Amino acid sequence: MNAMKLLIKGARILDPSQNLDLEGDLLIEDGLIRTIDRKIPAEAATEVVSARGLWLVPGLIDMHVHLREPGEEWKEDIESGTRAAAAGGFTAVACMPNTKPPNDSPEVTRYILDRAREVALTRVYPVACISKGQKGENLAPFGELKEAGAVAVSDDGRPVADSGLMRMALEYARSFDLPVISHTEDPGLSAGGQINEGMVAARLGLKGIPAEAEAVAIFREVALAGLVGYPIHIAHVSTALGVEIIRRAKESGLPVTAETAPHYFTLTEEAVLEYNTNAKVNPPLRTAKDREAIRQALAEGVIDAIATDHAPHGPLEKKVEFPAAAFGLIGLETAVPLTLNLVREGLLSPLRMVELLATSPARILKVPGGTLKPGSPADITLIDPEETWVVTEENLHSRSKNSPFLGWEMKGRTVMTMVEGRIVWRS
Ligand SMILES: NC(=O)N[C@@H](CC(=O)O)C(=O)O
Ligand SMILES: [Zn+2]
Ligand SMILES: [Zn+2]
Repeated sequence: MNAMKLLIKGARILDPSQNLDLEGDLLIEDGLIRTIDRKIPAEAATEVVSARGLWLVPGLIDMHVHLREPGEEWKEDIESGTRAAAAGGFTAVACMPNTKPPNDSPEVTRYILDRAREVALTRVYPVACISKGQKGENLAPFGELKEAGAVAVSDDGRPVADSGLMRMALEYARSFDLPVISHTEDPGLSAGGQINEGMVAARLGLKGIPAEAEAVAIFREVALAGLVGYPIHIAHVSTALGVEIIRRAKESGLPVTAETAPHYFTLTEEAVLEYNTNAKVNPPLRTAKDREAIRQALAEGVIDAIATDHAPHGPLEKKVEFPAAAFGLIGLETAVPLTLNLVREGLLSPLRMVELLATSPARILKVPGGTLKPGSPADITLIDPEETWVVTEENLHSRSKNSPFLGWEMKGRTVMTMVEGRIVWRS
C-alpha cells in the first residue's frame, strides 16, 4: 500500500530508547523506520525531506487529554483535538473518560475508537473509568473495557474518594494488567476552592485549594500501591509537597509514576490575578516554590512524564465570573515550546525532554511508540527548536481557545508530524 521510501536528511536525531543523539538521516519504508545513519544515499528513497536544523524525535505521546467526544463536541471532538495534537507534535493521545456519557462501558470505548478510525489524525488511546458513572461507588467492568480497547483506567475529572474502592480498583486492574491513573485530590480539602490557597486567593477573596488536598491524596495512592503491590500513576502533579511524597515513595521502592503539565512548570498562581479564567485549572496553579520543585523533579526523574491535561472549554464555561468558570485549559499546541524552555535553561537535556514527552508515556501506558528503533512504526515528529511564533486564538487548532498563553511568544515549533509514515501535520 505504502511502497514509498521517505528519506529525512540532516536532522538532529534524538531517541532516548537507544540513547541516540546524532546528526544524520532516517529512512522510512512501508510506514516503518528502516534505518538511521549518518548518511543514507538519496537513491535509497522515492522522496526526500531536508531537515537541517530540525530535531527528529519519536512521535510525542500525550498521556492525558480531554477530547470531549462523546457529548461535548462544541468544545472539542476527536477530529479537532487530534488535529491540535498533530500540530503540537503528538502522534498519539490518551483521552480521559469524563465525557458525556463517561467512558465506563465497552460501547463508549468502541465508539471512541470507531470515531478515531474515521476522523483522527493521531493514534487515540481511550482511558476508561474506574467507577461506573465516575460516581465512586461501583467499579466499571475493567475486563470488557480492556477488550474493547481501553488502555488504562482513571476517574480523571474527579477523585476516587473511597480508599477501599481504590484498593479494589488496583487489585482488579492488576488482574487485567491495566495501568491506573489517579486524579489526586482530597475532596474534603478542595471543596468549594477556586485557586491555590494562599496569597492570591486571599487578595482576590476566593476560596483556596491547599497543596495538602493533593499531597494527602498522593500519599494515599502510594500507600495503596504498596498495599496491593501494583503500580499507580499520579496525574497532573502541581505541588512541592506532592513531589516530596513521590520522591520518598520511589526511594522506598513503591511502584509509582507521575506526570506534570507545562502550566505547572511555567506559571504560578499569579496568572489568575486579573481573574483570568483561562488560568483556572484543577489542580490549581501554585506558588513559585512549587513550580521550582516540579522543575527539579522533572530533571531528577521523580516526575516521569509531561502530559498536557488539554482540557477544552468554550465561552459558556469560561467567559463568566470567576467562581462560575470551569476548571481546565488547553495545552496540546504549546507543550513543545514550553518544554524547550526547560532545555534552554539547562534543566533538561534534549534526550530527557523526549523521554518525558514520548518514551516514558509509552512505557507507563504500555502502548507502542516512544522509540525510533528500526522496524518500529514511523511515528515521527520534526521540531524546529528556534522558530518563534505568537499564540493567538486564530492559530490554535483546538476548537476551544482557553489557553493562558494567548499573546505569549513561543520559541520552538512542530514542523512535521508523521503517523506510520503518513504526514498528518506540516506547518
Ligand atoms: N484539569 C482540569 O482543570 N479539568 C479537567 C479535569 C481534570 O483533568 O481533572 C477537565 O476535564 O476539564
Ligand atoms: Zn484530573
Ligand atoms: Zn484531566
